[in-house]
Amino acid sequence: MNHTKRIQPTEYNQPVAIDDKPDGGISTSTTTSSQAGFHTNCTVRASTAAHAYCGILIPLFNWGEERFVSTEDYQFLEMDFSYSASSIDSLAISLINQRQTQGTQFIHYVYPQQGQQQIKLPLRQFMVPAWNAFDLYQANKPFEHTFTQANLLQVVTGDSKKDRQVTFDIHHIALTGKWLSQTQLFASILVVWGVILLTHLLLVTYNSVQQLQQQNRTNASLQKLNQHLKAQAVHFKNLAKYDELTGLLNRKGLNACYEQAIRAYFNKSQPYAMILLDIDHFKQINDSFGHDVGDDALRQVAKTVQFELREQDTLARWGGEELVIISPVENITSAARLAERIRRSIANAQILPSHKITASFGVAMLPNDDVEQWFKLADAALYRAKQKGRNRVEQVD
Ligand SMILES: Nc1nc2c(ncn2[C@@H]2O[C@H](COP(=O)(O)OP(=O)(O)OP(=O)(O)O)[C@@H](O)[C@H]2O)c(=O)[nH]1
Repeated sequence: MNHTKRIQPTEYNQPVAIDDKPDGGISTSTTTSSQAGFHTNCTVRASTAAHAYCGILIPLFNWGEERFVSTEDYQFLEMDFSYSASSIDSLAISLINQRQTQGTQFIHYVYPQQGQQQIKLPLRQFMVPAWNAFDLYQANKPFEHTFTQANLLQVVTGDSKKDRQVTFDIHHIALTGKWLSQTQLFASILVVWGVILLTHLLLVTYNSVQQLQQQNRTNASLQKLNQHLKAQAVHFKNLAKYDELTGLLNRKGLNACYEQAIRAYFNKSQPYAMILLDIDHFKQINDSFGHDVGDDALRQVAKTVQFELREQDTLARWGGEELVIISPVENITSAARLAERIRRSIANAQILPSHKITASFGVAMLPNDDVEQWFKLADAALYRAKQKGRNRVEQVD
């Protein structure tokens, strides 16, 4: 985007006519200004002065104001002026930094034609002329090599040695440029680009960290769920092996026990007994006292039996009111003795206050590796016990 500073005469920045009289010359200059611009009328006369000239000095800001144009803020000096001269001549257009450099002039020579014309001079092309540098050097005054800023504009006649009449009317003067210099533009683009890149990198990093954290959280919950499922699986597997009512092993839970018995029977010649136990007239208990009391009686019988067993004996609920004991024993006699002891315990236990509970028993030794046959033998003995009046132990001879 362009920006422009128009130089116009005001009450406070009236131009000044300049000529070579301070250098001993005899040239004269008059200048006037109005809204139409700056009018200068010069009579240049050769004299003993080294350089005969005259012209106009225009403040870029109000006189006395500490303000300067800079090559960073503006890029061009634009002028629209009418020129007439009695002899061909150049015009020296200078930008002067009155304060800092004590008179360093940055000059751009133009070669005008008669009549109205427009010029556009790049500020970077204004140079310190050799004579000005030499004058400043001799006067021991500092000067800038490169134009950076100025507060005065000077337009004077050029180097011609001929006497001449020169008039120029400057209708329009302006300093123009981009809001941003090229360097500033590049710097701004770089900064914006850097900020975008940094923001992008930060976003990418932030997203990656978020994703990683989310993934870790998901992994942790999956691991937890996995552990929970494994525990549940073990729990359900175990549940499948136990009877809910009594907490004893069920038929399925007995499988491992059979395997162990068969291995010990064949490997160590360890005899094993199966004792089948069936509560007598259990239906009557349910009918007389209700199913809940029946359940409770069943649990009490299980506890009574368990109490009589050793660590190596296994008690399971075979189904209904029937329990089974797998026990490593010396022989059928010791197995029958164990069954008898249990029978007596049940008969003597005060399971129900007004009803005596008894059970019948069938005992059989493991005949071979046929578990089904083992059970059939025990069941047949139990059947006999029931037949013979219940509350007794029968064994397979
Ligand atoms: N309360 C309760 N009763 C059960 C359960 N399982 C089986 N029973 C009952 O046990 C009774 C068994 O009856 P039966 O097979 O006729 O045998 P019983 O009455 O014990 O007679 P005998 O065995 O011939 O002495 C049935 O009434 C079943 O409902 C249980 O888990 N809880």
